[in-house]
Amino acid sequence: MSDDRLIVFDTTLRDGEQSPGCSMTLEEKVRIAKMLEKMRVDVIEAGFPAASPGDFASVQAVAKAVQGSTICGLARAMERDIERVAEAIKPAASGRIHTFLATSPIHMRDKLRMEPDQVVEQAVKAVKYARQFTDNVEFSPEDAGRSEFDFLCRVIEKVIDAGATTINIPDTVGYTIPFQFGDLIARLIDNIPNSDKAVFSVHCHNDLGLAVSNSLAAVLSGARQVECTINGLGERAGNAALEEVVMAVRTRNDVFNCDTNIDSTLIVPTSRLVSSVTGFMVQPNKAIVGANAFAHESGIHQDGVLKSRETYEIMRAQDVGWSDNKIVLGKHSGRNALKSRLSELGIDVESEAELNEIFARFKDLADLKHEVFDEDLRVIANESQLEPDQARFVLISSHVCSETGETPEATLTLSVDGEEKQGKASGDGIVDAVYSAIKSITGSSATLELYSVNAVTQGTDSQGEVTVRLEKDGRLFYGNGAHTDIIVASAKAYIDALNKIANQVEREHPQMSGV
Ligand SMILES: CC(=O)SCCNC(=O)CCNC(=O)[C@H](O)C(C)(C)COP(=O)(O)OP(=O)(O)OC[C@H]1O[C@@H](n2cnc3c(N)ncnc32)[C@H](O)[C@@H]1OP(=O)(O)O
Ligand SMILES: CC(C)C(=O)C(=O)O
Ligand SMILES: [Mg+2]
Repeated sequence: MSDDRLIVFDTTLRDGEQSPGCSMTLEEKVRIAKMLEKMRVDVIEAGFPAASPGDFASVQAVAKAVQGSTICGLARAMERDIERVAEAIKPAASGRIHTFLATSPIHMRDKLRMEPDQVVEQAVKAVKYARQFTDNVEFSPEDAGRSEFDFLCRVIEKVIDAGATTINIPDTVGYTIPFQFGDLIARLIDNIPNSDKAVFSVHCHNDLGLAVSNSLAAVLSGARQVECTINGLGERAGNAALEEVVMAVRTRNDVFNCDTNIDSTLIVPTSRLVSSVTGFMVQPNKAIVGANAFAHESGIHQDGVLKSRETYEIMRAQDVGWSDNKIVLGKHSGRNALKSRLSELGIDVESEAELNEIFARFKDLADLKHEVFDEDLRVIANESQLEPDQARFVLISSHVCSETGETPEATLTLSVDGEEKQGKASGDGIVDAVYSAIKSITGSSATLELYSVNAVTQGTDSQGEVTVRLEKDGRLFYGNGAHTDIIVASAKAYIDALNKIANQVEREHPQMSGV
């Protein structure tokens, strides 16, 4: 393996599965493993075969199903566990036995209850035993991050002599700090006389949120395998996230001088698959795979990205498997982003004044809801084509009252030909009361033939779009209104239809004014 190749060892199916509540079935493990293979992960740690007959069967099934990656199983430093791994990985085109034994004072004394010399002896014995089954053996001195340096060097030198081909340095409890961990890896490689006979690997946990930083510091110090998981799953706070390590090394190739063989365009689909199988959803602001990782909401950023993507993006969304980056229209957005989206929607904005008018409506709506969707924009753009200054009736305010067992009441204030008028009415329901109040103010004799309401977008803050059909002297008039408050949307729709009646009446019978 050349020095500029970084081996990706994915342990989603082993350490990832150790996340409480994250157990996977055999079929699920095979599905994920096939995806990892497609993504060109070098080594897939498929499980801990000695843990249960089910986990044994899963590792074996992965070994049968996946021939393009090396399949690995984890074993304690004992013959029985090692035999189980050897048996489970037999069908693999390329298999690896990963055995481990803790080397930190606290783990040796309080957990293993072994003397350091016994630990060295058992580690060597385990590696030698594993080598009887395969020439691909990895050894991990568990809790290396809290182990004494000289003892760590001693164990590692011995297990390399015993035949370990990969030495994995785990920061099992996520205790180390990047500069320390990087320094540890550099010193191990420099001080262990036979270090050139093995690939140095790292396995970092995220207890202090440093798993990826520690892994990258180790890569800078010469580690050439990184153990990681999709979405950073793993014991407690998780492991280093594969997607972050891979993209950091690729994006900052100027710093790392090495790269992985990963097809990064499969990162997002793989992340989605792992989320759906485990039920562990990815937070929106998660690097690379979070829903907002390539989304821009603020006007200044949107303007920059629309002019030149690189102003605010250091990676291309497509390179990690998103279909594109995302301009999210919300209350921080500006005119340039709005205009660009309207044009994508085929909505022509003919003048600066029209854009300003749509923009003002857009900001009003954005203050009421988190995100303004394309459907919202269509409504806003349509509304702004009505010329409100020509409308006879304009809604100024509404007050409604609805209580269980009481008759609903509505009080509305409208501008009628520029003059403020108020009306109060009760009804069978709130909308009925609102419509009666409008009729009392406008004196309309039109009859309501149709009332329909649609949620324009998802969520409880979505706009309600109301359509009404009024009949007046045998003719039909439609009215639309949209608002996050469904009562306001209903009133606006009714008033819109009345304005259309008024326009019609004025055109055909200028001397009349009734609606
Ligand atoms: C840092 C890590 O991620 S380590 C991997 C963690 N993964 C797992 O634990 C996999 C799931 N585990 C299991 O199913 C079970 O723990 C088994 C089947 C492995 C073992 O179960 P049991 O035999 O009942 O042992 P139990 O889990 O209670 O205790 C662990 C024993 O292994 C010993 N042990 C721990 N690590 C090692 C090691 N690397 N090599 C040898 N022995 C070890 C412990 O000292 C303890 O020994 P003791 O029973 O003599 O006190
Ligand atoms: C088994 C080892 C590599 C491990 O998961 C850890 O130490 O965190
Ligand atoms: Mg671990």
